[in-house]
Amino acid sequence: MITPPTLVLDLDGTLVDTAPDLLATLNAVLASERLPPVNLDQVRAMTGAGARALLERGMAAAGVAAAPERMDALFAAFIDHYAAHIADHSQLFPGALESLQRFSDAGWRLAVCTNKLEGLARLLLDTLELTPRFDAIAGGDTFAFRKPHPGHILETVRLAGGDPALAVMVGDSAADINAARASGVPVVGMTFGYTDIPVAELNPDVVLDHFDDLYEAVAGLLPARRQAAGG
Ligand SMILES: O=C(O)COP(=O)(O)O
Ligand SMILES: [Mg+2]
Repeated sequence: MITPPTLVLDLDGTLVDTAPDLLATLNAVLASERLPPVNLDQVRAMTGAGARALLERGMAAAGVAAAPERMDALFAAFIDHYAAHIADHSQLFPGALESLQRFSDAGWRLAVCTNKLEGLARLLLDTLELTPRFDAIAGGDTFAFRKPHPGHILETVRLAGGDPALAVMVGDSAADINAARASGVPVVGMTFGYTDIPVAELNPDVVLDHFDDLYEAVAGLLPARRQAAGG
């Protein structure tokens, strides 16, 4: 039996527009420290390296670097608040659901590779009723390494029962593009996501503005292999 191809998707800023809920949580924690709020654009530029990095960046924006013990307590408060508001406003980006269905119908395996904690990623995908669509969901704490480490993508593909030689990554930020490059997996950069550097400047194989164009773009990235896989 021939291994089917695997589509690996980043979560925050690629599959789901989570910035509004991340913003509300970050501002709640900042307010508890009597620190000024940040705005949505700032959160969009600060997201991609995990919740702890987001919290540190939010505090740095207010000119504060908390002691490690204090950070542990604030991080715990962040996680509690965020888990309680995981999908108050978060929703799939336009066309994402139809695109996932198209890949599934064509026999692709689907996987999520996110720097979000796996528990939060699962809670979000469960709440949006998306979990059954994925063969694997790997978070920033699932393995001993995470994006931009190439192993995060490679092990996610294996967890999904796929073959890294027959995989394509879809992401929005430097961690995604760099992890894909280092793993030898072709990568699509989505322009609507969260990054402080425009995704086109990170040189993904393809840059897309919309999920509607993803299937054709990805098919073009695996021509010879796709035939070998029977797709
Ligand atoms: O939560 C984050 O900062 C990162 O999440 P992502 O890897 O899904 O973009
Ligand atoms: Mg992202």
